Amino acid sequence: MRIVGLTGGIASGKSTVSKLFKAQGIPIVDADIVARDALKKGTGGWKKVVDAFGDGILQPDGEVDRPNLGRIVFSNPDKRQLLNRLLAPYISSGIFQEILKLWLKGHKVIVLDVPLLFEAKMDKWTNPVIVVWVDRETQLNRLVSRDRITEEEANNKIDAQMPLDSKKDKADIVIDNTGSLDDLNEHLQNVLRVVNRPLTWSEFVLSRQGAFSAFAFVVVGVFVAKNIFKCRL
Ligand SMILES: CC(C)(COP(=O)(O)OP(=O)(O)OC[C@H]1O[C@@H](n2cnc3c(N)ncnc32)[C@H](O)[C@@H]1O)[C@@H](O)C(=O)NCCC(=O)NCCS
Ligand SMILES: Nc1ncnc2c1ncn2[C@@H]1O[C@H](COP(=O)(O)OP(=O)(O)OP(=O)(O)O)[C@@H](O)[C@H]1O
Repeated sequence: MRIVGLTGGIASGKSTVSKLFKAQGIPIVDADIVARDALKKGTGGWKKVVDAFGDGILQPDGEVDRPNLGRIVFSNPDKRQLLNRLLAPYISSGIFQEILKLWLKGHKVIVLDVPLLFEAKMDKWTNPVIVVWVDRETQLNRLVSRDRITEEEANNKIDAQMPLDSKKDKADIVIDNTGSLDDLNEHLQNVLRVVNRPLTWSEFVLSRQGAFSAFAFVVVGVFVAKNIFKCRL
């Protein structure tokens, strides 16, 4: 299975690109959705975050008030690191489970949409790594209008991530999304040719997917042995 890494800056257009991949029948693992599930009321992540940040971050229904928590962590690097540290194990295991499910369904290509792919060092598991890039001004304008926030809040969010130009330097493929949606669609057709090509052995080994496959194989083997053949392990 080829695991394609998709990343970029906040509001650079990852979700928009993901939708185009999905329209081509390629499944997406979206880290933002996994992270949202990890913070739902009553989960382990929710408990840890409420213990650390206090119940002032909760809405009356007990769910986390996400815009409020966002304002706290995007204006304070220490609190952001704390939140990242608390949620990281739940997010990684959620992503792993999603990949495993798609692998078991026999998908040959999947896209892993992770805003913090480089920061979390998950790029090593993916090949190729696609970075959706826009210039800072376009990014700021799109973020302000999408999230209906002030320029100051938008700048805080942008600065909370590795600079987009550094991500661009680390990319195998850069999708420049400063143009129109039609331009983006056209660019994607070239990318699809690379993504749909089977992995070579060296790509397989270098992207650590060999290790992932071996691990997944063992996990599934143990599950089958325990639950179907009732072996004692
Ligand atoms: C702070 C939270 C509650 C704000 O929620 P909100 O619904 O307003 O935003 P949402 O989750 O949709 O994130 C929007 C974008 O913000 C950026 N972002 C989110 N978390 C972080 C972070 N910790 N550091 C840098 N950028 C981040 C990403 O580009 C993401 O796509 C939420 O983002 C969160 O729980 N973040 C920590 C978990 C995490 O690291 N998520 C990123 C997935 S790898
Ligand atoms: N080529 C484009 N032209 C005009 N608007 C665009 C284009 N690409 C994306 N957008 C818009 O820009 C905004 C940000 O795009 P999107 O939500 O896909 O970014 P993202 O990288 O997924 O953001 P996040 O990191 O917050 O998840 C959205 O409102 C989207 O509709």
